[in-house]
Amino acid sequence: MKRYQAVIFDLDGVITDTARYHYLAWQRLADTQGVHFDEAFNEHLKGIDRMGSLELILAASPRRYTDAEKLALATEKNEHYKELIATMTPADLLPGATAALDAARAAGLKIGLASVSRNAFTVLDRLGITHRFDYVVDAGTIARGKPDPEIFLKAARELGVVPGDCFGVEDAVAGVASIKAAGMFAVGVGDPRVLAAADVVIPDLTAFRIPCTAITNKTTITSKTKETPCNGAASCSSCS
Ligand SMILES: O=P(O)(O)OC[C@H]1O[C@@H](O)[C@H](O)[C@@H](O)[C@@H]1O
Ligand SMILES: [Mg+2]
Repeated sequence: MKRYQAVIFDLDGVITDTARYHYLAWQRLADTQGVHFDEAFNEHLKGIDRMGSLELILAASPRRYTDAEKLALATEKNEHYKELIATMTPADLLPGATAALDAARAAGLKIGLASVSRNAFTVLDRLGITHRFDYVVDAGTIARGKPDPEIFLKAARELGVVPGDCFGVEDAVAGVASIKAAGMFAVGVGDPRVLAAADVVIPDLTAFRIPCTAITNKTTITSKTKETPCNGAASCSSCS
């Protein structure tokens, strides 16, 4: 039975709901550019880095933008976003977040953070949980955003744990793809229909368990035995 040695969390949408602030900031920018923007559009931006998100929004405009104009718009959005997150406090931790970090620590796991947000350090600080992580990836050092595996691989490397002994926790489709491409076990947080590529999906961190691969079900059909690993199932007594 495999026991994982490290857990690597995403931040936005897993530990805190900054998606709302990203939405408000992109909404204002889209309005200034005459681009229709709504919650459904915002869903596609989850887990996508700042410039990637901007490209998706501007693709809906008939105008063409120079690189300098794009940079100015991204900066404008970020300034607004920074104003919004400046009001955050530890009360903005999502339900179950503190308990999940406690459980990982109690189980002796290394704890990493892999967020493509260049504001991740500020958000962790506002939430008062920076000290709970053994390693936080600096998004500014990442060449390729999610769904590329680079950010999760970097977190694993810096934690000193091989990817196969890590599991990642993500709310975005791009994030789950990044975890799987890194060769890790993926815990999705959200809707199982949306996060179908995850190994296990929980509605939020109140249902967080450290997965193991204990065999919870063994069926023998003719001479073939099929074993089902628990993958963090709520019924597994070997998971913590
Ligand atoms: O603009 P920032 O703070 O660098 O964030 C980049 C991205 O960070 C991700 O965590 C969010 O899900 C995206 O919505 C966001 O665009
Ligand atoms: Mg996220």
